[in-house]
Amino acid sequence: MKRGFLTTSKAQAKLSKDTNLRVSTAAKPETIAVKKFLGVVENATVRPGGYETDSKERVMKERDALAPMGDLDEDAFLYTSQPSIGLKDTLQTYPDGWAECVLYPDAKALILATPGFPAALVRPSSRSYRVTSTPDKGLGLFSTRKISAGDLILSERPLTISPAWTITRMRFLRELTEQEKYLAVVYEWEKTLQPMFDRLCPENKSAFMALANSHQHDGSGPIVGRIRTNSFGLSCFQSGRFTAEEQRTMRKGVYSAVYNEISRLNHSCSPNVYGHFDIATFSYQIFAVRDISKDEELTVSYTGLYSDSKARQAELKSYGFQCTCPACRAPTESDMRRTISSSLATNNLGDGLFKLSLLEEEGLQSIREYSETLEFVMERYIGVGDAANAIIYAKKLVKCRHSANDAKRYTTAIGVQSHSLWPKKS
Ligand SMILES: C[S@@+](CC[C@H](N)C(=O)[O-])C[C@H]1O[C@@H](n2cnc3c(N)ncnc32)[C@H](O)[C@@H]1O
Repeated sequence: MKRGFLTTSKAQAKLSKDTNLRVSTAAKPETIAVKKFLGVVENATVRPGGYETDSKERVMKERDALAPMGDLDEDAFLYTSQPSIGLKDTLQTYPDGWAECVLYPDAKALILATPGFPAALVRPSSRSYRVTSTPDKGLGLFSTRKISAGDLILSERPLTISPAWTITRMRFLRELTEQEKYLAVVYEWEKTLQPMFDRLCPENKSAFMALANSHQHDGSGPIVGRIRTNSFGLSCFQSGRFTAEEQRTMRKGVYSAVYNEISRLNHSCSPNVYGHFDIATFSYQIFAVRDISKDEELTVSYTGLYSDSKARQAELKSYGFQCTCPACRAPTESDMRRTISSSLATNNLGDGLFKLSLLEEEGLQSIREYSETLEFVMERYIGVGDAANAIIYAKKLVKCRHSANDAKRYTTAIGVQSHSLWPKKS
């Protein structure tokens, strides 16, 4: 769309909400690493002292929502609706929904450049879950019928997407303690996210505020508290702006997405579903990682799964619960299996089969090592000319989280024999 188009009165009537982008720019940031604070804070709504922010906000007028972001300061952040909607759109006229986002220009440019974006939501052929109360975990998602490994269970656009790292630039006026810095950061974080919340439509505002909040007494405001409790990390908007080290230590380039239904998924250390964000449909898609029976709870993991039970419980502290899943109830045996499978070098078929048995016993089909090991085992069977067993593992691989689409080729005898490792006839 040409820039000039937007200045006509007819075009103004068609402008999307993005034409009133709020852009905040400031002098170079001081990067602040803040440790998680889990104590109790009184009066969290009062602005803490000892710092000032450099932010000066301005409203960008007549910006085409679909225009390239290249001319914007890379440190400006944008309040934007994605996919872009018309001023008169509602959830009734646009039932796939949209996310209210705080994005940096590189992430928005990457989204707009994704082939197919914004494609319609891909929905499963029938609904297979319900959101219902549990005796001890609040709400949760439960299957309403048998679900097979690899099945799509639900796909949903986020309510909100915002940076998972501190974006407010601050200058400290005196030496602050870690806790004082933390309080300053969460206070400013809430202020930055308020305009994003204000842009939500009434239904999504209510849905957002109805979500659980395990950060009510640690200084987090109501928006930040809900994001910290309910968000799923998105690493797929990486444009190369941040280094791997910055991503890992400061979570730079990582975003947090909050959902109406997906955020009701409770935690297990042996999760039976996994999520994948598809930029083209702008939705999180939830798949089964193993067969799930009727009335089973659908769970994801909020922690790293190769760490031991004690470390996982420490990670879960900020969510305000102690995990009582089977792995945490019998930590000695479970920790041992996880340690062995994470450190086991797979040099031969026997190692691969042993690793798979450990991962399956621990219910770790959602992790990358599981599909990597399936592929390893499939290839070893192909290498010794055992088509029947190779096909068994290729079929498991196809249903798997990280499987390359390639695996489908090896689910038939002809496919297996076309593999480069298949023994050549002499
Ligand atoms: C993302 S929400 C999950 C949905 C939540 N149960 C609800 O009612 O909206 C995270 C919160 O759910 C609860 N939760 C999640 N997994 C749990 C578990 N395994 N055991 C106990 N509580 C859990 C904790 O209160 C946690 O802070």
